[in-house]
Amino acid sequence: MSRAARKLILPGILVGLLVAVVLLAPVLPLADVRMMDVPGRFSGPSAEHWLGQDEFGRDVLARLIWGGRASLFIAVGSALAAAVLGTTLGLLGGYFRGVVELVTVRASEVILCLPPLLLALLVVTLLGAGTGPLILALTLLYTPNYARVVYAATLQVRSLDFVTAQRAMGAHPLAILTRTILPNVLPPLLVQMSLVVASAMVIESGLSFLGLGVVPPTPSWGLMIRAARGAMEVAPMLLVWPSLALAGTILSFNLLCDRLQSVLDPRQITAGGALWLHRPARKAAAAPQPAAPDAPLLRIRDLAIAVEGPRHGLDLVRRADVTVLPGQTVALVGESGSGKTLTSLALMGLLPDRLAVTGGEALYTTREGTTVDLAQLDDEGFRRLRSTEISMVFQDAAAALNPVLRIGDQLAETLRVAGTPEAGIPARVVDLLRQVGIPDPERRCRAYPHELSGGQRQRAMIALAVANSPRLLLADEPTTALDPTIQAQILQLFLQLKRDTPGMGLVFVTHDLAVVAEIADRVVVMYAGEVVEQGPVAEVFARPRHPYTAALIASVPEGGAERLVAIPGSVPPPHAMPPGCRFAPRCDFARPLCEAAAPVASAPAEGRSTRCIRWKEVT
Ligand SMILES: Nc1ncnc2c1ncn2[C@@H]1O[C@H](COP(=O)(O)OP(=O)(O)OP(=O)(O)O)[C@@H](O)[C@H]1O
Repeated sequence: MSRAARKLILPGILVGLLVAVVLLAPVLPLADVRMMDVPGRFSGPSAEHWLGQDEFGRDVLARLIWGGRASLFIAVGSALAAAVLGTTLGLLGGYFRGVVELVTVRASEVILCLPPLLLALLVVTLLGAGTGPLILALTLLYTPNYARVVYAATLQVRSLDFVTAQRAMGAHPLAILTRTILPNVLPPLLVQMSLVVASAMVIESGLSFLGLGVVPPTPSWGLMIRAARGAMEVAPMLLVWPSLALAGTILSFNLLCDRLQSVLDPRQITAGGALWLHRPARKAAAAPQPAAPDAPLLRIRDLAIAVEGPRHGLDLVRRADVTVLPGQTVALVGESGSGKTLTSLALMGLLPDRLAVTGGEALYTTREGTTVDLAQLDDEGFRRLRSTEISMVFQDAAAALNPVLRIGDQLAETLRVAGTPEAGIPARVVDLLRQVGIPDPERRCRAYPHELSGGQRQRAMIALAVANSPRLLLADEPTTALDPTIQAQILQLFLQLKRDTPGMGLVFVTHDLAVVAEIADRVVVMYAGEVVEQGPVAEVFARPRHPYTAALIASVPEGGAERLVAIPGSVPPPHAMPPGCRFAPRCDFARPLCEAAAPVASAPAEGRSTRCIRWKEVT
């Protein structure tokens, strides 16, 4: 069972039990809810009446179960009816706007002008008390809530590229609404649903309490609370049972909707869920050890990253070995999907939800000369290292910078994290912007990210990353989103930073071999989640020892397009990795032996390694 499905077990069982009990009320061996037993009034629990008897001597358990039937039917019924109506109005209004918006969302919003309880009272007074009018009143009451939530979500989604792409493909508006927009607005809809069920139960109880909801002698939790209030001093438990049932039901529904929301959203924005099914914490961090005097800045051995949970076999990265010395630049290269980004995110403790380091070690030597294993570190440990010891430049600066904060404020915030004295912050902000080549830094520090050009935004991102003088800088394709001239400038900036901070190690993720040649001392070639070759850049480029590296080099257009040789096939997806050498299906050198077992690393020369059994034949 997938992890997502397991998250639904607990709330599913709770709500399922609840629904089963109230649905099965007619066949359960319960006492008659109307049968009075005056001598037994206010009796406590007994073998015959498990939860005791009420003010008329009626069985409390039977009334609780039958009362739940009424309360649930009204709350869930009205929440569903309002969801269907409100979602339709919100989708139509948000997608078509104009007049449609006026007659759907705006018209329904009139209801919001009236106090909820008063509106419910009005409908119930006009139509008379009872279950039907109550459901109608609650449906009317909650429809605008759904309409507004769905309308806002639709407005947001309709302007996104994938909806425009659907339009461009000629999809019918109805198809776009139901197949493209509706699944995207489902998560907020489910949140709304859990709130409405809870609120509807409370209003139903309130109206029944006032005598305007469920008509006695039919039991409902609201009626039970109302009756028990008068006898609170004699039999306080009569008040406790319906209140507990009400609170427990609302909590169960909230939990179910919360979990459904995270399960239905493939991006798992709320992965981890709530309460006790939260993602297990990382292993306890080992205490930092004193580092050997010649210890590298970072030594990754056999690092493995996998999807968490029962599908543990799904390795995304395995057998990753990388060493970074102080002042060294190591380039991670490989095709898209080879695991470069995940490896660098693991070093920052920023792996996406559901992914975890499942093996190996990543020993980092701190400024104080201690060794910390990043593969074992807990969140608090990472928090202490980030920014001051290890920092990261992301590929898309536009997405990584906070759009509503000025660049200067974002830098100041980062400096504060490292305890920079407040008085020194403004000058340091200007210095940093100057250092990364932003012209007129005194003025530009007041700019918002959208007021900067793409190149300037990337410079600001780099300023943020180096603000607290990290000793290890990770740069994940920092030039990919930029045009070639700006790319060259940003590379120059990295070279300049290296010159200015001699001890800083740099891990540079890229798939551009020309960039590797320009910036890196060592290159680590990754393929399908594995490090297949590594060594000093000049040596590897002059004499690759893995067919994949050789193919990558041959695929670089150099001096004319006729020299470009595409690598046939594509990187296998994680669930369909070949059993032996992962590159074998695309490799000209492959032999049956290659497909039998994953090749171990060989060392063709000092400081070099390759995972190819035929490396001697690769030129
Ligand atoms: N959140 C995730 N959940 C499941 N699989 C993921 C997730 N993120 C990445 N992967 C998978 O892990 C593998 C490695 O991805 P990664 O992003 O590290 O590759 P990459 O080499 O950085 O590629 P690119 O150059 O395109 O960024 C890919 O097969 C990808 O599909």
